[in-house]
Amino acid sequence: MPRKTEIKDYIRTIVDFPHEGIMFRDVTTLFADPRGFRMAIDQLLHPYAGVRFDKVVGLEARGFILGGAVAHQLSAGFVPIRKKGKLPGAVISEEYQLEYGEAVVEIHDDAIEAGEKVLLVDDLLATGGTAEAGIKLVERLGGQIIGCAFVIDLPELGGRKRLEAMDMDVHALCAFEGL
Ligand SMILES: O=P(O)(O)OC[C@H]1O[C@H](OP(=O)(O)OP(=O)(O)O)[C@H](O)[C@@H]1O
Ligand SMILES: Nc1ncnc2[nH]cnc12
Repeated sequence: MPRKTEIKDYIRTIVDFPHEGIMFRDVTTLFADPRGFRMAIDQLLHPYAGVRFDKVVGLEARGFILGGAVAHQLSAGFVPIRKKGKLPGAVISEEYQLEYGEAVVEIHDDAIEAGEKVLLVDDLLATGGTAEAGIKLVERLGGQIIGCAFVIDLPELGGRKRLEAMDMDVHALCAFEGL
């Protein structure tokens, strides 16, 4: 095995998971490697040197792992966006489209104050449906999204273009061609 030098070298691809025809980009191998995980957190933070954030918002589930470490480095608070029915307090919700059907994500309605500066973090940007729903939740609470940071972009699925059309600043550490 050649020495791993880039983020992409740490990401494992599982063919036909969870469905036939999907190349699943598995970040657990990146997270499990001490050098890889540190590199990912450092690179997610890189464009935001000197920027002050109030909150990091992480998208369930792998966005929690990245977002927690990023929030610690930024001395910011961490706020989870969860799938419907998981958060215990009062929430606001957004529906979004999945490949088949719909899903709902939620945020506590007091998790972000109006005017707070927010960094949105997730492991992977595909269609952008999840991130768009997360952005809408933060903006409904009056938060100001300064950036959206991902480890992986799947450009063929159009998520980056979708978020950029919403005037979002999108930062991804690597891209994979193919679904
Ligand atoms: O850009 P999109 O097309 O919305 O897809 C990206 C989302 O899909 C994956 O999460 P998934 O919905 O599989 O949930 P999980 O992390 O809880 O497994 C990934 O971690 C992103 O959150
Ligand atoms: N190819 C893929 N790998 C991992 N997570 C995904 N979410 C959507 N598409 C994915």
